[in-house]
Amino acid sequence: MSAQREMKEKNHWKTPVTIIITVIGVIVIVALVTVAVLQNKPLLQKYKYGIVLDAGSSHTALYIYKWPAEKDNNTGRAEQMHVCKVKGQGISSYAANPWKAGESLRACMEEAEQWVPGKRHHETPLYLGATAGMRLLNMENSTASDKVFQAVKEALQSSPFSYQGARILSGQEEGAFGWVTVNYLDDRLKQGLETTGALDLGGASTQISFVSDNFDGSESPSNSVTFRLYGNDYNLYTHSFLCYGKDQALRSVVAHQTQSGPEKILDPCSNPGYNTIKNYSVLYDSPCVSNRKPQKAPASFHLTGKGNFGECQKIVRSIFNFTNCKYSHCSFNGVFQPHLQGAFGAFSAYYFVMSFLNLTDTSMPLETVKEKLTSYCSTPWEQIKQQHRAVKEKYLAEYCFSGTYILTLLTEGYNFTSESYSKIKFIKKIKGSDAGWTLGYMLNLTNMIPAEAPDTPPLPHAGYVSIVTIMAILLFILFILSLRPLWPRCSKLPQVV
Ligand SMILES: O=c1[nH]cnc2c1ncn2[C@@H]1O[C@H](COP(=O)(O)OP(=O)(O)O)[C@@H](O)[C@H]1O
Ligand SMILES: [Ca+2]
Repeated sequence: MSAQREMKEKNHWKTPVTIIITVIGVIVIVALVTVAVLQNKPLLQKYKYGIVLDAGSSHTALYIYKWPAEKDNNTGRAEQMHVCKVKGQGISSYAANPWKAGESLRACMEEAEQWVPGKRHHETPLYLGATAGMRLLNMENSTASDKVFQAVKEALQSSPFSYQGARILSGQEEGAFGWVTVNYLDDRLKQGLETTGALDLGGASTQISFVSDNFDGSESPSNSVTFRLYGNDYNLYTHSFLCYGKDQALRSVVAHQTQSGPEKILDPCSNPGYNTIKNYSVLYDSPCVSNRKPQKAPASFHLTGKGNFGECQKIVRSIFNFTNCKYSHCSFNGVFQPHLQGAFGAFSAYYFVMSFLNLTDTSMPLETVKEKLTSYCSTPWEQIKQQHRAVKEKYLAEYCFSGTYILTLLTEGYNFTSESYSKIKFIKKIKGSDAGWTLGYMLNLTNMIPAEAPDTPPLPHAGYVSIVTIMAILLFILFILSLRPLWPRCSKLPQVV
């Protein structure tokens, strides 16, 4: 009996109507899911590119950025694809032979042509921004600075990229775009998180930028930059100190020791046993010190290292002016600064110097930092050279000064305390991109950070596909259930006895 019933049931399921319904149902589900998957599949990733040349006082670097072409306005993040270091010194060093400034860029421009796909060359924006080295040259000799720019423009215009201009950035721009870069790479802007301050130490200028609750710009409008990014308003405090980059600060420190035009100095900021001859006219050839050039001086002087951190710090202190503040708070030289707030990222020379000196760990008490600097400064020059054969002598000879300068600038210039110092992170890169003003500058000029938060789809792609699939299956089941009248009647089945 039971075998007979099974046979009957099977036969009912094999009725043409049921078979057709099942086949159509399966086709509908497959079609629906296929359309959902194909229509909303993230398109094959295509990239756009942008190039920024950072013409710094000591050297020029060319940065290539790339970002997903379809989503530049909202979800995709621009990232550094390549950096090319231009051989030789910064463009301001070519004041006497401007055309060489243009020539110096050619090798990196050719390298960039290899990195950016050929069919994207013509649509890839190319910018050059010059910082404090050119600011100083422009102050000192604006004709020479114009000629350098002319040479640089010609070199850039002859490349296949879309040249968008070469100019000197203001100190505010340099500080503010460094802050944008750091917070953009950390995803703090899009998510509306508390921002990180930016500390940039260059060769000729240094920048400090941060958001502080008790700064609305009214006390010192020239230090205020406002942004509306992803629907959030930011009132940024920023200041750039010209002549307080580490190379110009070193000039000031040596100038301080040569006021009377001596033939010899015993420099506490150089290691014991270090010896060099310096030319007076070269040392004083900068608007940062030129007004202090001694009247009567020989052509050159002997500099011998003494290696004493404490004495070095005394001289470093003397290049800051801590009197005459007309605001509620100042950093130095009568410059307004609100109370420090939040975490800071310190990059460029801050990073190079502190990582060389093994001082990037800011949980180290300031007393320990001083002890380590004392020990480094007093190490004989010969020993330093032997221990670091691969490091350029020019840098090596300056690390005692640079470390002392950084500690003094941070703690006495900007008023970082033991507590706030521990909130500084010395960084070179964030998620593979160098920290610096270039990325922020490009994001701004290409309008890549929208003022308002972009609308994002409520569901990610995978969630969307799963829901469509589940809905399709449910619909099919409902449909089958709605055809119940066509089903074989259970009551009509013969009773099992
Ligand atoms: O490896 C390094 N060790 C120490 N200092 C470095 C190293 N690489 C670069 N620097 C320094 O970083 C600074 C970069 O300054 P930059 O050329 O950007 O000047 P700017 O920002 O004032 O125009 C210079 O003082 C340069 O000497
Ligand atoms: Ca710089």
